[in-house]
Order: sequence, then C-alpha cells, then structure tokens
Amino acid sequence: MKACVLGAGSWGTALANVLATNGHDVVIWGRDEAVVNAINKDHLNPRYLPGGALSPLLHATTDFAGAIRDAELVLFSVPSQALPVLVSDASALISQTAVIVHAVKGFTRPNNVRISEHINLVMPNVEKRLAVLSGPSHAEEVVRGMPTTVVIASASQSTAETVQDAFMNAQFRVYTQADVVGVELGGTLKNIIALGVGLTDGLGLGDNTKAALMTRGLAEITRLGVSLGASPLTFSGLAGIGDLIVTCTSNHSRNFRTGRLLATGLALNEALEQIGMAVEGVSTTFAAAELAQTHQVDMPITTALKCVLKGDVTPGAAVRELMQRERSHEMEDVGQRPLTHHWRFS
Ligand SMILES: NC(=O)c1ccc[n+]([C@@H]2O[C@H](COP(=O)([O-])OP(=O)(O)OC[C@H]3O[C@@H](n4cnc5c(N)ncnc54)[C@H](O)[C@@H]3O)[C@@H](O)[C@H]2O)c1
Ligand SMILES: O=P(O)(O)OC[C@H](O)CO
Repeated sequence: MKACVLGAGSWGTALANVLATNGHDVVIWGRDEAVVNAINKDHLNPRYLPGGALSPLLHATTDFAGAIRDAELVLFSVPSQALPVLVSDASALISQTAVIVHAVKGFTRPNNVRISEHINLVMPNVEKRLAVLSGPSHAEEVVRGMPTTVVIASASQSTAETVQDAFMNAQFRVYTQADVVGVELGGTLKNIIALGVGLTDGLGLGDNTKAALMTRGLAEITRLGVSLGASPLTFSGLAGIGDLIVTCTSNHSRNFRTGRLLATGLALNEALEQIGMAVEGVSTTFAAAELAQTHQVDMPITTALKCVLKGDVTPGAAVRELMQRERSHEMEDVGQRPLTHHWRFS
C-alpha cells in the first residue's frame, strides 16, 4: 500500500515507522527540513524520538503535494491546533478513493469540534473512508517495538479493517471499533486527567490521590462523552481507561509532565516551553469545560483544572476545593448529572 503520513513529530514518525516495517511504501511529510534530513540520512528523528531507530525504508519529504499524490492511505498526525490548515491544504490533493486516518487527540478550537467531525465538514462524503486511531500508545515505546494495542474506529467496518491490516503486526495489535465519537473523545479527554494527576504528583500527594483522580476523572469524561453521543462502554476499553492509565502513570506523557512542572510553580507558558512538544490537555481542558457548560454536564476536575491553568487558583487550593464539595453518591452520576457545585473560582 502507498501511504502518506502528514506530521513528522513523535507520533507521525512512530506510526509511519510501523507502516514501513510492515512493508508499505511510506512517505512522511514534515515542515522541518532538519527532521526530514535526519529521517532520510540517519534513520532517526532525534528532535522528537531520540534514540529510536527507524526503518531504512521510511522516506521523508518537505514536498506536501508530492507526498499526498497517489497515496492510498493518508494519515494526519499533527497537534489539533495545526490540523484545520493541514486538512484544508490536503483536501484537494487526496485521491477520491484514499482511506483517511487521523491519530490526533484534541478538539479544533474555538468551536470545540471533534477532529473527524472537522474532516467530514471540510471533505464531504469521506465519512465511510475515514478512520480514527487511538489507544494507549506512547510513541517512544512504539518505535522501540514494545507490545502496544490500539483501536481503529470508523463508520465503515471495511475501512476499519483495511486500516487494521495496514498497521497490525506482532508488536502492534490493532482492534476495530464502530464508536467513532467514543474513541475520539476517550483519547482526547484523558489528557485533562493526566495533567491533573501530574499536578498532584508534583505536589507530593500520594497514590490514593492519583487513583481518586483517575477513577473520578474517568466518571466525568464518560459523562461528557455520553452526552456528546459516545457509548459508555468505549470508556472501559483501550481508548478510555486504557489510554487514561498509560497517560496518567508514565513519564513519557507530556501531559503528565506538564502537570508536574506546573506544581513546581512554573507558569503555563514556561512549562509548555520546557516540554517542547504537543501538550493537548491544555486546550482540551478549556474545550471540555465549555462543552460541559453547554451540555450541562458536571465536570468538577476539569473545572478545577481550568482554574489552575488560568492562574485563578493554586493547585493546592483546587485539590482542597475538590475534596470539600457537597457529599455525593458514587454511582449517581453514571448517566448525565446536572451541574450542582458552584465554584468559588470559576
Ligand atoms: N506522541 C505520542 O506518543 C502520541 C500518541 C498518541 C497520540 N498522539 C497525538 O498525536 C498528535 C500529534 O502529536 P505528536 O506527539 O506527534 O506531537 P509532537 O509535538 O511530537 O510533534 C508535532 C509535529 O507537528 C508539527 N507541526 C506543528 N505545528 C504544525 C503546523 N502548523 N503545520 C505543520 N506541522 C506542524 C511539528 O513540526 C511536529 O513535527 C497529538 O494530537 C497527540 O495527542 C501522540
Ligand atoms: O504524551 P501525551 O501525554 O500526549 O500522551 C501520549 C498518548 O496520548 C498516550 O496514549
């Protein structure tokens, strides 16, 4: 299969490498000439994946149109903020029969639209050729061939299976799913919770706190997901709890590490500069807080984190506020729960 990967950062490089290892004819497009040259000459991407040896069959280019031309599979793998321009630029170049995949974990801003929703708006009639790749998968481990499982969701079973076949190998196991909304939202919303868990780690709080945030975080992202049309079951799968675990417990996670840096007193822009890569959880926190308001979904952790990111409250005060809300029944909020808590600082 002739495949084109748009985005030569950590995830685009790791996924392109999986396709190249599987024997596909892969070209990866990047805007940074130094990264492109390193992939072609040294079979490395030291800027984004230090030490990860790449397949010598993987070819990189800065020629956007040339990369897309004749591709049977086009994969978008850039941060969500870069996605809309890229989709607009690529839409007229992508073949009418190509399968389109995206691996982006975020919303478009400021309208808070899911990425596949955005692609469907810009490229009408692609829904049956469009798939989402998500799940617990740090690029650093994928490029080293560590056993990894992901999920491909599409409105078309045949498209999902085509993409499954393209990526699947002995180290990279791919499941299919029909719940596009749930798979997209699971991978996107877990980043909020990873930021929060990183904050508590940075504050020196314990494992009880992390487990509480992960569990109650899953409850609230599921509530929002269900109100946006996702199946609650998807949140107990790879794109839900699977990705939540890997992001909240790993030093590879840029979201987790950003939270930890914020707890040391760094300003948000300083923390993001230090990470130097996509930290989707920041814009996702604001997007989710707005969606929660619109859909009247109770998301106390997201609301507290939004206030911390805005600098309206310290991380310690946010934890205290979360712990001292009015008493509640754990399973009362499996479905949608109306907003009840009035935030002092929201
Ligand atoms: N890194 C991972 O392990 C991982 C795993 C799963 C999903 N994701 C998701 O994949 C998406 C991409 O993240 P990443 O980890 O590759 O980020 P990254 O920071 O490692 O790389 C981003 C890449 O996008 C490029 N880019 C940024 N702005 C651009 C623009 N305006 N136009 C063109 N290219 C631009 C950068 O040059 C870089 O090559 C994110 O939504 C992320 O959540 C990442
Ligand atoms: O490094 P993060 O926090 O963007 O997480 C990467 C992946 O989404 C983990 O599945």
